[in-house]
Amino acid sequence: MTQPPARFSPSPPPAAAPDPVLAGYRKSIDNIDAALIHMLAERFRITQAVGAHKAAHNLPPSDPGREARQIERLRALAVEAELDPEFSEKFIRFVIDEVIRHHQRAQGK
Ligand SMILES: C=C(O[C@@H]1C=C(C(=O)O)C=C[C@H]1O)C(=O)O
Repeated sequence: MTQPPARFSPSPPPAAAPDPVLAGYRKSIDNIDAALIHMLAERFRITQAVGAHKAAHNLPPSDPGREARQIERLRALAVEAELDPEFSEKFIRFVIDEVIRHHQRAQGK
């Protein structure tokens, strides 16, 4: 027999019992995430100035040599810090690619 369509969404799962250890970890994660956002905002603020400078002086939006040196440096730092260097490369590549898009846009490309 087919069921009639449900009229109400299923009730949410019951609230978990308070876990102060997990809450403490999450407080720290929230602080770190906030710091990451602030650091990224500062990075994009300065790369925006770089983009304006490049546009004003007709410089290319990307600099593959500089990128390769940054990636190598950050991979080495990641190993030292016990962070996966592949992850560190993917992360900085993602950020740099976004910056390059901004620089291209600043030059109407
Ligand atoms: C910021 C620059 O422009 C681009 C973006 C980079 C970055 O986000 O680190 C690095 C090199 C360039 O491809 C730059 O040339 O320094």
